[in-house]
Amino acid sequence: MPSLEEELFPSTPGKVKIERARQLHRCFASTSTMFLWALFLIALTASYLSFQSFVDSGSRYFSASWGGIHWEKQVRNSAQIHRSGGLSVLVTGAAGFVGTHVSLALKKRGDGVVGLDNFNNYYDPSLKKARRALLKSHNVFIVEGDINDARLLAKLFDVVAFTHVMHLAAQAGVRYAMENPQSYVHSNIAGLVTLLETSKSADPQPAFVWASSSSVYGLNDKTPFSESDRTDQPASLYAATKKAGEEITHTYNHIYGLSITGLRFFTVYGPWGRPDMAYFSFTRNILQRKPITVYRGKNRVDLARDFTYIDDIVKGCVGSLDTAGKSTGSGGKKRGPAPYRIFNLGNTSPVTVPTLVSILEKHLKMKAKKNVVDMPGNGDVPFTHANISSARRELGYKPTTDLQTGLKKFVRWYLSYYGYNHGRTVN
Ligand SMILES: O=C(O)[C@H]1O[C@H](OP(=O)(O)OP(=O)(O)OC[C@H]2O[C@@H](n3ccc(=O)[nH]c3=O)[C@H](O)[C@@H]2O)[C@H](O)[C@@H](O)[C@@H]1O
Repeated sequence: MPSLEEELFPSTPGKVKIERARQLHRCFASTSTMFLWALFLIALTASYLSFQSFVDSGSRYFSASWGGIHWEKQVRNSAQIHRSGGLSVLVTGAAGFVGTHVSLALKKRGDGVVGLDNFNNYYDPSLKKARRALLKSHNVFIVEGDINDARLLAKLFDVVAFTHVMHLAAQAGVRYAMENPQSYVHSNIAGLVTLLETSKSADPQPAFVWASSSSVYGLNDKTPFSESDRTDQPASLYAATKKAGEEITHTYNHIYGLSITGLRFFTVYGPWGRPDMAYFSFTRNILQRKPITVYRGKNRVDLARDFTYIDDIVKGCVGSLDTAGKSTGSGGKKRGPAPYRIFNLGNTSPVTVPTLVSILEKHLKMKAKKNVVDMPGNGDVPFTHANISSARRELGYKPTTDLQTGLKKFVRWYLSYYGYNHGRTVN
């Protein structure tokens, strides 16, 4: 064995050469080993990350465990009809704002209702879980799953011969579409198609009623908005996906004989509402003494919405289910023409956003800290206003709650739900 001295200072030039070569070789060998290790680590990290994202997307979309005897029993019980001539309805988005209210209304009158919801975290899932608990106390079971899960949908139709689908699951929100465009494609396009595929293959085919949006009117400036007005100028990707939904459902009506009713909701508000919407977030911020941002249109014109109270919307949804003609197809084949309908469900009296704020201030007995800013180019439209004569004629739809009354009910619910009424009482 060479001594340490020999290793550091070899005694002959030949030895120097060999030793250099050895050192070079060692150095090269250790570099390539390091390189291989680095490669190995990179590959390991990459596969871990892609596995994580697979797990994440899987859990986001298909997290739920479903199936089994107990599960089927819960589905069947929930679907039981308790009145003669009652409906059996699959309500998608049942833990959502409109879905919860519609499910309750149907159940209360004796229809069979099975809910479906993926409990995603677009907004606080604990609110969705509280809605689920409310439905559970009325014997409505919500299946946890995604409308993109074709196997789950097929299983549900296997277990229950649904007469109707009330499709309310969606990626909602106009401005969020700039942050997460893919979620709109995933829910409002891909999910819709999956659900339509299942519905068209079901035997019997259900009648299909679903939530479109007032946002499909986009840049249309003819008021009030009628169903026959232009809807080819969407101002947001959200609106574009809802408009696409109207076209997609049309093809399923045309090719497979599915009975279709699309409902254009106009800024729905009320108890158990959506925290991402202005009336809700304004209430939260006013109570917490935080500023609110009020958008203003071109030339300092106030923005306005045809705010529609949830109970009125529920009546429109139930009326749509009751009047939906039958689907005509079977075995995936059309056997005759089926109805294709589209209705505005609005309130017919637009209110400006500053007026909305002052009503909230009155009910909360607190002043808002307002930041008024020009409307950013984020998909918003300056105003909405529904012509509801079609819905009135064909569904018996007649909104009865004005914004004052509706917001009072909302504020009362908000304070009781969140439990911090700051010592204030509501009129
Ligand atoms: O009816 C519809 O079609 C749509 O109604 C709402 O969309 P939007 O009318 O924009 O409702 P909000 O987000 O509550 O906004 C209401 C008004 O408040 C304004 N706003 C919103 C947020 C904010 O911080 N400040 C503010 O001034 C908006 O510009 C808008 O004029 C829903 O969020 C959509 O899911 C639904 O499809």
